[in-house]
Amino acid sequence: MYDGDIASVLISEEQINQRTAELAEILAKRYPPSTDGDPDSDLLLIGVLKGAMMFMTDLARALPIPTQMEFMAVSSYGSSTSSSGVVRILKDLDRDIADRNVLIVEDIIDSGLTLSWLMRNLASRNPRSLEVCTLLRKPDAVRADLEVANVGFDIPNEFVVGYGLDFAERYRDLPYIGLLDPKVYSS
Ligand SMILES: O=P(O)(O)OC[C@H]1O[C@H](OP(=O)(O)OP(=O)(O)O)[C@H](O)[C@@H]1O
Ligand code: HPA
Ligand SMILES: [Mg+2]
Repeated sequence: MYDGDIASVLISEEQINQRTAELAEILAKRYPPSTDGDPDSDLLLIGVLKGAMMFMTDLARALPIPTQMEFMAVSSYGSSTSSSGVVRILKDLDRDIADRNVLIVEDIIDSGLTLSWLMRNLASRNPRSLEVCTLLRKPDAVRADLEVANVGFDIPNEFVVGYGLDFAERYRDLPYIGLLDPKVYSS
């Protein structure tokens, strides 16, 4: 599949599964299930489409606590390997998040533009708490000084694909994170 487009595997399927289980354990301690029987007390996972779809579904299944799921679709990359700097909402939430414990689930924080925009946007809707869990983080995000409590892997500043992450909508279906051969985007 995609013969020759992937220069190397950066994070294998096994490594993703193992780290997801570790993150789920940490998150279950951070968000103990409530005993009040109110569904609105469940942790609300907000997956950022499309990139976070794989991580969101695997994380939700690994979490030993009840969660609810919502999705937002935003886009800033299109068919480029750098952010356009303009975050567009393609699909908004279907529900109110006021007074909910919200966990944004992201596939990657690269420049940090998407997440800082999203944090501001969601914070204005008055959740009880708002935190982030991202599978991947690149060095620029560290410099952007975003407070991210839960990070799967810190990775080098190279364009990666697979496990939800795309280049021009391809490669999302790979089960691992791979480095995209620069010949694919420079030709
Ligand atoms: O930190 P940043 O530099 O803002 O980059 C991170 C964002 O970029 C990607 O989304 P993209 O715009 O490619 O949309 P997609 O998830 O539909 O592929 C990725 O899924 C993150 O949401
Ligand atoms: O390295 C990346 N790969 C795919 N999508 C992305 N969106 C931000 N950074 C990346
Ligand atoms: Mg993309």
